[in-house]
Formats: sequence, C-alpha cells, structure tokens
Amino acid sequence: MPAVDAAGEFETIQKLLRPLAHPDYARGLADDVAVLPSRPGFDLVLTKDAIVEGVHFLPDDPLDTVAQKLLRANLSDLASKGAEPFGYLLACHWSPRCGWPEREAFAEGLATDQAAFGVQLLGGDTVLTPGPASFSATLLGWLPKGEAVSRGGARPGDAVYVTGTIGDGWLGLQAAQGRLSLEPERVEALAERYRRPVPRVVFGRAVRGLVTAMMDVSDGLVGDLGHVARASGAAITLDLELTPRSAAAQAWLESRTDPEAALERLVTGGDDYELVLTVSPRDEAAVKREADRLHLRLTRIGEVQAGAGVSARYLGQALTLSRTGWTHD
Ligand SMILES: Nc1ncnc2c1ncn2[C@@H]1O[C@H](COP(=O)(O)OP(=O)(O)OP(=O)(O)O)[C@@H](O)[C@H]1O
Ligand SMILES: Cc1ncc(C[n+]2csc(CCOP(=O)(O)O)c2C)c(N)n1
Ligand SMILES: [Mg+2]
Ligand SMILES: [Mg+2]
Ligand SMILES: [Mg+2]
Repeated sequence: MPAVDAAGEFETIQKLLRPLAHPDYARGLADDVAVLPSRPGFDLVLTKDAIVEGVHFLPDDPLDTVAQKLLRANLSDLASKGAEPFGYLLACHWSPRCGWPEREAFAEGLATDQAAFGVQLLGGDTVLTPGPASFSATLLGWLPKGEAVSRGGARPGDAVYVTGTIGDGWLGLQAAQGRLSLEPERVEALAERYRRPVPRVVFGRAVRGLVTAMMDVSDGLVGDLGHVARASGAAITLDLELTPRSAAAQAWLESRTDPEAALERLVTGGDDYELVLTVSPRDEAAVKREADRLHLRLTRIGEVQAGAGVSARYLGQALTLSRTGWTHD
C-alpha cells in the first residue's frame, strides 16, 4: 500500500468532514476517539455496511450519490430493527479519481442525508488506495431497552408484507449501464432508485411493536426472506405475482417474452432497501394504518407456515428459482 495522501488527508478531514461532525461528541474530529455518553433506558444499536466501486456502485456514479447510498444502506439496517438513527463512523478509502471536487461532492451528499435522516458524523478514517474507491460506515441508533425487532420472530399464520416496490434497484443498475430500452424518464427514475435508495426509517420505527419479524431487502427479496425463515424456524410461501412493482418495472416486465424469468430477476436482484415484515393476523390492520398514515405502499406478498425455507409460487403454481439473491462468493 502506498502512504496516505498526507496533505489531502488532513485537508479532507478538517475542511470537508469537520463541518459534519457532532458538536458535542466528535471532539472536533481532532482527537483519537469520539466519546458518547450512554442513554439510560435505551439500547445502543450498531450496524456496518461497506460499498465498493464496481461492486456496489458504478465508477461514473456521482460521489454525492455514493455517500448517500452508503448512509442509506446502513440506515436501512437500523430501520429494520425499528431504531432511531443517531450518528455514524465513516471510513473513506479514496481512489486516485477522488480529487478535491469529488470529495466535496461526497461531503455534500453526507450533509444532505445527515439533515434528512437526523444523523451526525462521530469520527472515522481517511486513506488513499491505488485500487477502486470504497467506503464504509458504522451507524449507531437508539432503541427503547429490549425493543429491537429480530429476523427470528415469524410464526406460522403470520402474513408477509413488503414496503414500496421491488426490483427497481436491479433495473436501475441495468438502466445506469445503458442496458434498458425504456423511455428516458423511466431509465432516469430507475437509475435514481439504484443510486439513492430510500430507507424506510420512519415506518420501521412506527411498526416496531406490531411486527413479529423484520429485515431489509439488500441482497434480493427471496434470499432475504430466506434469512427470516431460517432465523424463525418457519417456512415462507411467496406469491410472486403479488410483489409490488413500479410503473417502470411493470413496463419492463411487459416488454419481456418470458415473464417468469423476468419476475425472477426483480425478486432476486437486490438493491431494494425496502423492509419485509411478518405480522400476526391480530396486528395486520394496525400495521396497514401506519403505512397509510405515512403514505407508504405496503403489500401482502405471502404467508408464514410450519416448515423451512422459502417457496415461490407464480399464479398458484410452484416455481423453482435458479437464484435467490446476491452473494459475495
Ligand atoms: N466481517 C464481519 N465481522 C463481524 N460480523 C459480520 C461481518 N460480516 C457480516 N457480519 C455480521 O453478519 C450478519 C449478516 O451480515 P449481512 O451483511 O449479510 O447483513 P445485512 O447488513 O443485513 O445485509 P447486507 O450487507 O446485504 O445489507 C450481521 O449480523 C453482520 O453484523
Ligand atoms: C456495480 C454493481 N454491480 C452489482 C450490484 C448488485 N449488488 C452488489 S452487492 C449487492 C447486495 C448488497 O450489498 P452487501 O450485501 O454487500 O451489503 C447487490 C445487489 C451493484 N449494486 N452494483
Ligand atoms: Mg451487511
Ligand atoms: Mg445491510
Ligand atoms: Mg448482503
């Protein structure tokens, strides 16, 4: 590894990152650590996800959107536990293409989402790498003691719901790579969903006490529901035709000659950052009311049964999928 870019390193921290720092706990990004007092009655919730150029974002993605995707992917994990976001630690592994304007854009993206989601920077690390750029964030959030939702509480008889629409992230990647022949506005809207997913933080907190299990969809709907099924010791049956689609995704689906294969792409492609949740019949109406109140689409896509694994149906017929979601293998 080459030495860190000394001049750029401290200029970046002091000029670009320090204005984003928490006024009380980050010690001006000029000490070795951040110091955070504990919050009586609350649990501290921590999560970490990294994003890598060429793996999670494209080399020509604007750096403000890369910063936002980084925060949002992590905020989505906090949302899935029903936590209130608080702050974050940030590691920047800048590549040679990240000059001052790109770093400024990255900091602008952070500032936008700090304001939007109520988080502040607590500290981090800044290095230069000869390889592709990558970034990681450790998000911190609060939950009233003992109230974290888990992946493991789904019970036979529960209904399975998903927020928003599924498949736009994967389609957006195709769009951003110029692989989709849809109208330019649709291509742009999908690429935007890929670059800037919308974590369901407010909804996650609102339904915290009403759901039996919840997780966010990052790898792909089917694969991520597999994690819920495994953690819960139950089976999940998914009706693929029910999975909610945006108008752009519907238009794309209708342009395909093999609808089952196309649907498989949407439900296994990942990059959705929506929430999947399981709900007992008793609490379904209350969960739907929360979604209505927040003007958030919420769709029933399947049910929890005794057994193991996820089985997909398409129009009532069992369907064997050739993949379930993204893995780093
Ligand atoms: N290198 C690691 N060290 C410690 N724990 C890890 C490591 N990698 C993953 N984990 C833990 O493994 C679990 C599953 O991680 P995973 O990244 O699949 O979940 P996720 O963040 O919800 O999904 P995604 O990364 O697709 O958004 C989490 O509890 C995570 O903290
Ligand atoms: C350029 C490019 N190629 C492919 C993908 C798809 N992708 C990569 S990682 C991942 C799962 C979530 O990440 P993780 O599990 O690491 O948190 C998905 C769906 C992408 N986003 N960008
Ligand atoms: Mg992860
Ligand atoms: Mg995650
Ligand atoms: Mg993953």
